[in-house]
Amino acid sequence: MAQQRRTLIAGNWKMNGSLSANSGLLGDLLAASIESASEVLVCVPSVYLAQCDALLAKTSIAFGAQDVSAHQSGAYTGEVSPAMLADFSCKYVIVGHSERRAYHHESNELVAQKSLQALRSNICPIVCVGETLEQREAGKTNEVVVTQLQAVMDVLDDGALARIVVAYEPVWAIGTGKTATPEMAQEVHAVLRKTLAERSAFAAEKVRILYGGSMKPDNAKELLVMPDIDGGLIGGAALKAVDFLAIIAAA
Ligand SMILES: O=C(CO)COP(=O)(O)O
Repeated sequence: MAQQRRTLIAGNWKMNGSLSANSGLLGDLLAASIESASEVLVCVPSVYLAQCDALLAKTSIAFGAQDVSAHQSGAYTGEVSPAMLADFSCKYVIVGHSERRAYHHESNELVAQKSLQALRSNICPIVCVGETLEQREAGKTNEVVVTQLQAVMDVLDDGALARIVVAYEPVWAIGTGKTATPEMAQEVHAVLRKTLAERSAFAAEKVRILYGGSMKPDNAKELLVMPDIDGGLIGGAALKAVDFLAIIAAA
């Protein structure tokens, strides 16, 4: 990846964990005294943010959430606002993960609002984009991911845009063991970077574009050396300290 962008290795725990399992996993990660030039992040269920704040404050591991409300406060039962995440020193939040788009019918516009509100609370949104297998086979990959990114770009000014992280996660590669080849991923990452560049050369240089979808210790390196792949968003392999550490080491 390009020199000017710091690699980000992010774990997405999804709906996994418990107080005791988390303390075991985080304890194993901390015990490894990670010495990496990369930024290391775990995105946990919101109820565990306080635990992360207690265990990870002043360590080299950052933590984030997996979703956030598009509103700052009010009558939105069950939602968690960006300001609440910020209360726990949370630095990042995943928005628009394909599981939320599919199971909670999140639209591009909603994902854009979540990104905007997160930034207003100084939380960096990790904006997920990606095509389904059907869309890929119909030759629509670029169109789908550009439309998803464009919706977020439309609500942000250039300064805010430069602060986001994008994650390209082909839906057919998530949790399936099927990974995009480095060339396939690079091609989409380059399209995303070009889309950013058409709006702001500065943002295109700054924004980190992560790859997600069955990233594992044995395929991480070949993906992470591609020029427009600036890190990984890792699901299953982030739940095992040895695997997550091996991916960090490969970066
Ligand atoms: O969805 C993902 C990360 O957000 C990827 O999950 P897997 O690494 O389990 O395929």
